[in-house]
Amino acid sequence: MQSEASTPVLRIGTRGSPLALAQAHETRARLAVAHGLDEASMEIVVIKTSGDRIQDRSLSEAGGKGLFTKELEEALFSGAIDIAVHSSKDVPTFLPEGLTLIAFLPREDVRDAFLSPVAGSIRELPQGALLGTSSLRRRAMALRVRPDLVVVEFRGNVQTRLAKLENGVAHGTLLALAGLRRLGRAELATSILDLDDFLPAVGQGAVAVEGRADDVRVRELLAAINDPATETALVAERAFLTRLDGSCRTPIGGLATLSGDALLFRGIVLSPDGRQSEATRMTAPLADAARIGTTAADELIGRGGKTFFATG
Ligand SMILES: NCc1[nH]cc(CCC(=O)O)c1CC(=O)O
Repeated sequence: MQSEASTPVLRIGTRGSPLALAQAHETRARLAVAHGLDEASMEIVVIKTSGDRIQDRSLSEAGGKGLFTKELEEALFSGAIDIAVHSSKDVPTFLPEGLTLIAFLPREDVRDAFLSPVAGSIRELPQGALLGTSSLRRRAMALRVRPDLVVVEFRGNVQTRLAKLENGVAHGTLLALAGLRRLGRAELATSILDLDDFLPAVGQGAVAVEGRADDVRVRELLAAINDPATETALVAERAFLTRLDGSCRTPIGGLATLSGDALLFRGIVLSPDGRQSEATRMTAPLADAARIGTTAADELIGRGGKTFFATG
């Protein structure tokens, strides 16, 4: 496969979707600039994951998180790749022993976008309109403001979902603005959802690079492109998700933002039908990133959010 005579400086593993490829290319471009490397010295290795293969049922039914990372992690262990580039949102809270997140790219816009050929916003959709989404969080948040909407399953990558919308499978859909931006399709957003009533998924908009914990050479290479602000926000958000022990069947939103040397954390858990929710908002010094996520989760659990975690 490799035509160059020399071995690559770095093998970059990624899924094959256009969004995943855009993120892998962005990682490579940033590394090239940071280290004065030729991009051709870093090979992009495309790996198909279970999440890409399963198209016939929702991912939460198929086992949820880890489906987009497992095969990439196997390739990290075998040495077939040196780093795996992921959407942070798709990275489970617990990584296999020996692997770790070694860098985060600067975060894109964290908000969700509403896309529709018939309405300017969720509130303007006709009574009983079809909303396409497979995300339990988006479903619950949309039903909270519009309980009359009928949610239809919208699996597949961003392009597939855009095609479904175009073919009239639903009257509207919700996608991460970050993904549209990275694909150069941000103009497709009909409107952008307000953070106050539509909190993103933990990690949304951030690209995470996973590597082997003991690979000092690669960790040093990646340190040059790490964005500390994004890393701090992700520490808080992932601590929140870990404490909630959120299975992929629980609608959860969480967002940490930095302002000066303070961290603002917002979190929400909802019942699947959006009728009940518990939300919190708190600030802490940057150094307390992990603690603020855990504290926010404990507060939601204490306030009865626990009833939302019942399985089934
Ligand atoms: N689960 C799919 C997924 N993973 C990351 C993104 C968007 C990019 C991001 O959040 O960084 C998407 C698509 C979407 O939710 O619209």
